[in-house]
Amino acid sequence: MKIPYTKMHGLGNNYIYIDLFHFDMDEKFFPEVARQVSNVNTGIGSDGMIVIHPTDAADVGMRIFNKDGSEGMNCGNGLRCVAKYVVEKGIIEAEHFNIQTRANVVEAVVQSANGIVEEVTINMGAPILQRSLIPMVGTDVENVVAESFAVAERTLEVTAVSMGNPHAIFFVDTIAEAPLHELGPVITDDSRFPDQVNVEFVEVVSSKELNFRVWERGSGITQACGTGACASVVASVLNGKSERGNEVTVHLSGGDLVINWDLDGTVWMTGGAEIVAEGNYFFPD
Ligand SMILES: N[C@H](CCC[C@H](N)C(=O)O)C(=O)O
Repeated sequence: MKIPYTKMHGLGNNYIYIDLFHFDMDEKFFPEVARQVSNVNTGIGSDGMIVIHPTDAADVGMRIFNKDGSEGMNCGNGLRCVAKYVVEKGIIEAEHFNIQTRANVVEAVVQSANGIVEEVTINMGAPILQRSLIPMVGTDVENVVAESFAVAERTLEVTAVSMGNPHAIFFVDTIAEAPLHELGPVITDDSRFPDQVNVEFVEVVSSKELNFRVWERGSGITQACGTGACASVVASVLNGKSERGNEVTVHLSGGDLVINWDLDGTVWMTGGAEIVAEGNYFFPD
């Protein structure tokens, strides 16, 4: 099967995008195609695959598959790339529209110049803080804020936030010393997270500036994680390190995102999105 694709990235978090407005593919192939195209040696090379599709629930729909073929619920960097793609390809002829993910329907606003989308703002909706909805097992305390978390002979403090997908955030003094390689793969599969978890280490530079590294569920270390950046700002507010209603700049490996958990409860994310390449993937039938 010859599959037309577009490779795009948001701050280096790159996916292979399949446009079902212009191509038909049975969804039963999605996990295996995601695994194959993500492979840098035998495929194209990416953090996973994102399917852009028509939907009655919104102006456009998006499904995200991680490198291992697992399907995610949401993807912040993917949402910005989808917004750029549908505007530049003329699928959407507006600068303000909505996108359906498995988690929710979000609003997208694009900033364009000469027909090129240069920046995208997404209203990611409200964070989910209830332990049972993260989901995370543990005490009967409803929210998980600075909770003692024993792992690999260490005792850390975890704050758990869902942006439709689960995030475990650990604050560190210096991001360069974050035990990402050692603890990322351990915590992501920890049994206290029944659906696994995205793992973020965050250094608070100031109340309006965070340094951030991530081990993503299903993909490992990536250059950026949009939902993770949103979850980290929420965690920073919950821990009294940032303030609701203020824009917080999150420095990820691949660049910066501006996040605001505003006073009406929703989380806004603003950042870039880039188209890298277009081509055809030859999926062995
Ligand atoms: N690995 C994530 C999905 C991708 C999220 C990330 N790339 C983003 O930009 O939000 C999960 O399984 O929940």
